[in-house]
Amino acid sequence: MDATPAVRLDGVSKQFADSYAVHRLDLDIEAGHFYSLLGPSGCGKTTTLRMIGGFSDPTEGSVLLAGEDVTGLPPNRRNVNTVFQSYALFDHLSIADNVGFGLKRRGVARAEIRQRVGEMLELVQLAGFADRRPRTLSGGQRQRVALARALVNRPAVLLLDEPLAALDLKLRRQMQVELKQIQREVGITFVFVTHDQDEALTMSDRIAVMNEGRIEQCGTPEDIYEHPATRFVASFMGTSNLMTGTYRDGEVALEKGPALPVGTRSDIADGSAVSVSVRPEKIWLSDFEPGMSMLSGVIRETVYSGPTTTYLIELAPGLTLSVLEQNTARARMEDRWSGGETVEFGWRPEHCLVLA
Ligand SMILES: Nc1ncnc2c1ncn2[C@@H]1O[C@H](COP(=O)(O)OP(=O)(O)OP(=O)(O)O)[C@@H](O)[C@H]1O
Repeated sequence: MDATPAVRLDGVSKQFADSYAVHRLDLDIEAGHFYSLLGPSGCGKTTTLRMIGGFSDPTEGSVLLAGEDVTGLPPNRRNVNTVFQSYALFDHLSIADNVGFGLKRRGVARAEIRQRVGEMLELVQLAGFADRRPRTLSGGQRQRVALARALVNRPAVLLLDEPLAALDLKLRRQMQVELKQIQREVGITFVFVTHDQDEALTMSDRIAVMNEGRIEQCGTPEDIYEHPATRFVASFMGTSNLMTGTYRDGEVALEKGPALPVGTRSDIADGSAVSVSVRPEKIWLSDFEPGMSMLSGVIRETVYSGPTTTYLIELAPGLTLSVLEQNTARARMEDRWSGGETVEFGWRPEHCLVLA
């Protein structure tokens, strides 16, 4: 396999006046990957994408595409295409002409344009829409036209800036799956900007979680979710029951509650202030196993949401944990707690993460 990354950012910064939108970013994106830049509003995702695309120049560092330094080159001299959130289709042109627009401008022969546009419309499942106008299409269909228009140029890298943000939730979920399938089919490297952690987890081969212009953690969706490296990543990726305390001899004495066994950690000095996190779905309410960390608390809230029920359990005054249970056992449905009961719960020690 080709080891040269499709995209490399080498110490890239972008400074506006006296603040950094992006700060000394080092990043390698492997060819053929679906790579997501994930983070809250203002963390520098779009700025990073714009620097890869050539719409903005870094104030420091370099951008490499397939090993070639392209820092300072304009967008049209880079083998990348961008799909923006606003699809920016031409309403006076047919769908086929919208998709073929770039090829026509580059002087590609008519027969070839027709063939490549046809293939692309097939790929995005819009084969019957070639002669329609953009305004007669739904949001999801227009999104696919924008995708076809970008892919028809066969870029090495496709940049996507929150392309699904304008769609309603159901269509968005459907397009997430479709977009991932299309990416696999064409094998082009996708760099995808989103602030939606579920979206990033669902679609990506790799995720970079950004915060205040820096990367907090890069990894597979599973790495990021199961082994968050920082408190920020743990709290940004779903519900994480963050607690704070002091580490000593394989235990964390919680500020507001009991001591939790976390295993001996050679990398953390005794007496260090740490955060611990246990995901809601990793907490058991029945069928306990030997070796589990067992605690008890009071049910304060029961939230039924179809397939699952979330219990808010008060472990100590001011310390409430969220516990997610599948609604499988009929017995449990019948005697689901309603509030006020004292219950036992537990987790496997390895699911209690310590974040220094
Ligand atoms: N042209 C500009 N001039 C000054 N500051 C800017 C400019 N563009 C972006 N910024 C600032 O840089 C920071 C990062 O912006 P960026 O658009 O990259 O964030 P983002 O993560 O994409 O956010 P969002 O999800 O809201 O689009 C923000 O604080 C923003 O205000």
